[in-house]
Amino acid sequence: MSLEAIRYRRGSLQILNQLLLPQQSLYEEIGSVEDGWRAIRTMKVRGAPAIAIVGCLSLAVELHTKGNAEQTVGSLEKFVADSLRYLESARPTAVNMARAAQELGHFVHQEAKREGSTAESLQESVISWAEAMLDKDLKDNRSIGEHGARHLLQHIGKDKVTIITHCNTGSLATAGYGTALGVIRSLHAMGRLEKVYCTETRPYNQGARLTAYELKYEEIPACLITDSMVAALMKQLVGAAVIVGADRVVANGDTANKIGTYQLAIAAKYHGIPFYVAAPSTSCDLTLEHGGKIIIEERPSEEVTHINGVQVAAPGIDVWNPAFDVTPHELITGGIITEFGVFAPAELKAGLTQAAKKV
Ligand SMILES: CSC[C@H]1O[C@H](OP(=O)(O)O)[C@H](O)[C@@H]1O
Repeated sequence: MSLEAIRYRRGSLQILNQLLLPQQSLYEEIGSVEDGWRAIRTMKVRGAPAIAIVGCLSLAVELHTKGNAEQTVGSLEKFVADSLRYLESARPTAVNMARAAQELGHFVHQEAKREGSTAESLQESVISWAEAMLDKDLKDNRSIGEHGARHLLQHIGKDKVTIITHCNTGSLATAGYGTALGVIRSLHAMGRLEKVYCTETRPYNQGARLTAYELKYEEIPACLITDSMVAALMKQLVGAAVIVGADRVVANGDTANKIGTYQLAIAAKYHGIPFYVAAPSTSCDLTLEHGGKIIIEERPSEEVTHINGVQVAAPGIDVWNPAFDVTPHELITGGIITEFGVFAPAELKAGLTQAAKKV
């Protein structure tokens, strides 16, 4: 059984406070949109898919507990639209929350116009829409795992493959199973994984604190390295691939992901190691033509100057703390692994457009 970032039943949403891992495993109640926004902004919950799921479920819980006695269809539609816009503002780079806000907002607008729609029926529709995200994300991740494992084994040409991964893309970043970590889980289940090297991923340490925790929890063969060790490791690896997650993959395949991903891709290119991005279509944004248009979140300097509240940097030093960088599509040499299959960056837009027509 994997770790659970999100625990939900109708009327109750709990998140695992990831700021406390791995020392403490503490679930916290999310009872409102405000609670959801704050949990996302402070990164108690993080990961592109998990952000959207917790955001939408925080709305579902508030609607369920607040009830709709004083609501009209119009006032409820406005409350939902305002709440979704607010949730989007918590973290700008990952597209999942913005996509969910756009799709749920459109769904509610259509439902509100439907003959016989009432505040009660509209509320039920919103809650059910949000709840469906959990199962869909888990299903997408298992599909990503299968497509990715199959593609790697066909192209790496080794009995077992070695993976380098960055940040955390597992059950702690999604509804479960994970994206890049989902491919790793699938390879391990098939007995075809040699070892995973996970980078610590400064400054939030998603790798050291979260990915290492997930891999040890499931006894998947893993080794923790610092971000600065990657090129030296690549020099000595055979039969390896890099697989990372994504916060926003745009139309030409340029990908925003955790800071440090870009230099990982440069090192992989230099060493001839295939570089993959694993992402559900919910993390893809075909409205942006290239990565130069992606907004990169900058976070508080304390995340760099302090570790667990202890100052490690010289007091008063200036800090630059972008949470993400953009890897150009030409460095994504292995492909983009989605729930619909593995696409070369140049094939992504057409592939996802075609797949969406069949859904
Ligand atoms: C499947 S999670 C995708 C993505 O989200 C993480 O960022 P953060 O921890 O700041 O939310 C990281 O970039 C992962 O690759």
